[in-house]
Amino acid sequence: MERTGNGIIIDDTTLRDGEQTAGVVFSKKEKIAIARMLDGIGVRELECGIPAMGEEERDCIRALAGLGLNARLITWNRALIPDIRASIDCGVSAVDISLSVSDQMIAHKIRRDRRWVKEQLKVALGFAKDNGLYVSVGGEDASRADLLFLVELMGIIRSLGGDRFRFCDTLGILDPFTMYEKIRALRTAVPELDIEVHTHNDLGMATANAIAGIKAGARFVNTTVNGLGERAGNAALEEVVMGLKLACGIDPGIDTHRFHEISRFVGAASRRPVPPWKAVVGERVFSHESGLHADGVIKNPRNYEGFDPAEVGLTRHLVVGKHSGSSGLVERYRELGIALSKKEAVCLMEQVRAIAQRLKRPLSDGDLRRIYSAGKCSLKAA
Ligand SMILES: CC(=O)SCCNC(=O)CCNC(=O)[C@H](O)C(C)(C)COP(=O)(O)OP(=O)(O)OC[C@H]1O[C@@H](n2cnc3c(N)ncnc32)[C@H](O)[C@@H]1OP(=O)(O)O
Ligand SMILES: O=C(O)CCC(=O)C(=O)O
Repeated sequence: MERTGNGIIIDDTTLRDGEQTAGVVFSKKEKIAIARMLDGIGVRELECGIPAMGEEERDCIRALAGLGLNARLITWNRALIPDIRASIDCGVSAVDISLSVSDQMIAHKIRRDRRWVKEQLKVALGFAKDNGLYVSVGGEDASRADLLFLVELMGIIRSLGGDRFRFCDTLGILDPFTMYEKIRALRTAVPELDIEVHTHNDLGMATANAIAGIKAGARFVNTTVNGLGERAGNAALEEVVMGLKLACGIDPGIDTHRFHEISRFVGAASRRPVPPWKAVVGERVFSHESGLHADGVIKNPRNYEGFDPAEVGLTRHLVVGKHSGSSGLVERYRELGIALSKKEAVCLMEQVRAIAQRLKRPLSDGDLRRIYSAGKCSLKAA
């Protein structure tokens, strides 16, 4: 697979972990549309489903495989030969083979031991490689696992021709500093094997942890649109991409202009509407009400916007409300075709605040026209 400028590859798992959000179901048509959109903006890999789930899921994955996307499709599998056979039957060329790797899950979830994990890894990975598949080995609960055991597993993966190791912070319990240290240690111990990071948002650190993993040397990173996913979700595609670009100066080669459109589509398809304040794609993250902020943005948007809203398909809104100042008010009236003087604006401010306070909302265009026409401000005619 061709590498982007910085060699970072986004593997988006909206169609797999995203759909695992409790209660979420995508139709086949929606999955196809989401896959096309993600492919269209340059996402290089899509984790697209779980063939072991049954014929309907397989039918959907076959349909995705038939689209001829540029993105590589990868499926999720337990470390079981029938799961991998089901993936082969769907026509994909890449699989994630998952094994629980923490002692907690080995003992209390799959109820085996480390020896079984190593043996099952050899069986499943051997089968997948014999069938010519590209393989990421998913270390479920890797963040709680013994690092030396992970190094041992990575050695086995490498020796059997596995293509990468997925380090999963399955419970979302890491902080970015620990994430960095763990990935760095694994990179140093097994530099020949690529690492993929899969982070959950239980403590609100999924995006930070994904970026920490990349900075520590992971080349693949999992995301989901809007941060959908198990429990509190996964690292959000839009946050990881913009974070990499703006905070780290790493361009993962994604066209961000359709982020808002894709976010809305996935919000509707998942029936999980996006909160207006959602980082990067929320409808209102470029709305300015506070007097000093509005004044700053009017003078130069760079004063209060880290990036141009158009970069993610959004637009800027000036809002007149309880915290407004006169500059914002003058500008809003200008947008309504009314030339308000600074003095008039200062005079109207008391009414603006009173209305916002009473109605617990910003003033609508109608409210603004009404108070202007009412002419209650003695300076209006001045
Ligand atoms: C962290 C993650 O998100 S991993 C992805 C998880 N995704 C999903 O579970 C969604 C789709 N899942 C499914 O449709 C079903 O759970 C299936 C088809 C995978 C399995 O269904 P079932 O056979 O009915 O089993 P069930 O759902 O109860 O799963 C539990 C079994 O899987 C085993 N198992 C769990 N993980 C693994 C693994 N990585 N490798 C091998 N076996 C595993 C458990 O040990 C347990 O087996 P046991 O009954 O012998 O103890
Ligand atoms: O690939 C795996 O092992 C599981 C990935 C996952 O969804 C998780 O650990 O949260």
